Amino acid sequence: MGQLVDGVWKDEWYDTDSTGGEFKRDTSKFRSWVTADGSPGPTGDGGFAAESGRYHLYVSHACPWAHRTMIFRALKDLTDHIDVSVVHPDMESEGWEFRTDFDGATGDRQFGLDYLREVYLKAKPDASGRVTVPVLWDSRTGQIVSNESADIIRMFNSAFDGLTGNDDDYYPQALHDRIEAVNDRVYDTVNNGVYKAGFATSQEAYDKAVHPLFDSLDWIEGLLAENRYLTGDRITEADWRLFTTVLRFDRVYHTHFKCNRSRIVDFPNLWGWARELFQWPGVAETVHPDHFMRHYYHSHDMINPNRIIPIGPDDDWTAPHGRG
Ligand SMILES: N[C@@H](CCC(=O)N[C@@H](CS)C(=O)NCC(=O)O)C(=O)O
Repeated sequence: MGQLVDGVWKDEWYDTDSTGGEFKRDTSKFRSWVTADGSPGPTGDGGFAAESGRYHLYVSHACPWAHRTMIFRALKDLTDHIDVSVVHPDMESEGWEFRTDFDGATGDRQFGLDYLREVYLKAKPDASGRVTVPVLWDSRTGQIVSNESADIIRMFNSAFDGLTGNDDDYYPQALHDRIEAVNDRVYDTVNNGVYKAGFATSQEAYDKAVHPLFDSLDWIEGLLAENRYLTGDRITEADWRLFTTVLRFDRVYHTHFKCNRSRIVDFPNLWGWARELFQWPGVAETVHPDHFMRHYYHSHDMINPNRIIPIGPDDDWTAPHGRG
């Protein structure tokens, strides 16, 4: 675990000393957008037109943020248009690596590099900050378009529709306000909330994260008692953004990050909703528990010094979801 400082790799754990034990997530540094015609998106530079074979996605199958982009790639029929490299699940002193001695770790299929940080340095030799997945790389200009999953799934939602003919819309205009409101709460207290609880190095910081996390899961359970999906009767990006955290919850966050007031299987509506999303066409193929079990329990030796990977639980994600 480390980060780049002016282009130089520094092996260091997250700094929680200066924040009273709280984990503060770094902001993503590359924020341009692929658009249908190459016009600029909401942030960053223009010039990134949607074209088949031009963009390459770097992911970890362990990472919930990268997983969102793999789900949108599948939902939007982009698998033939955007190629993928998958890092090794172990993230140690060198950061994400392209070793291939783990089933499903592909190596760097573009350049044959050893470390993900080298991709960042190719784009920006003096880059500073954390070297995170996902990364959307433009092979035409040799730049990173974006390393922000929330933006990448919105690009995938619409920019390539002319190429694929798939105009399924997970961010419909009429629901923008509702989706943003759900996303804001879910991001802060659930997606990032599990990390804030797990990486806390003081009791106060843990308490400050873990209670809002379970308050939000109770709130979501109520929403899903009334509605099939988070924002009503159609599935949207708000559901997919929550799903990748829920998928990892009972096997990882409950134990490893001490988020153990309840499990997902204790919430009947949330657990049914989660199974429905898992069973959505194309989604199960993006789910790799071997990568996420290995990644968290092995890489975070501050939390789990003996790197023992626990046995379960082995819940049945293929059971009928009953959400019809
Ligand atoms: N805001 C980013 C966060 C991505 C992120 O934090 N990814 C984690 C893996 S789950 C990572 O690569 N961490 C490496 C590090 O922090 O050094 C996004 O949503 O794309």
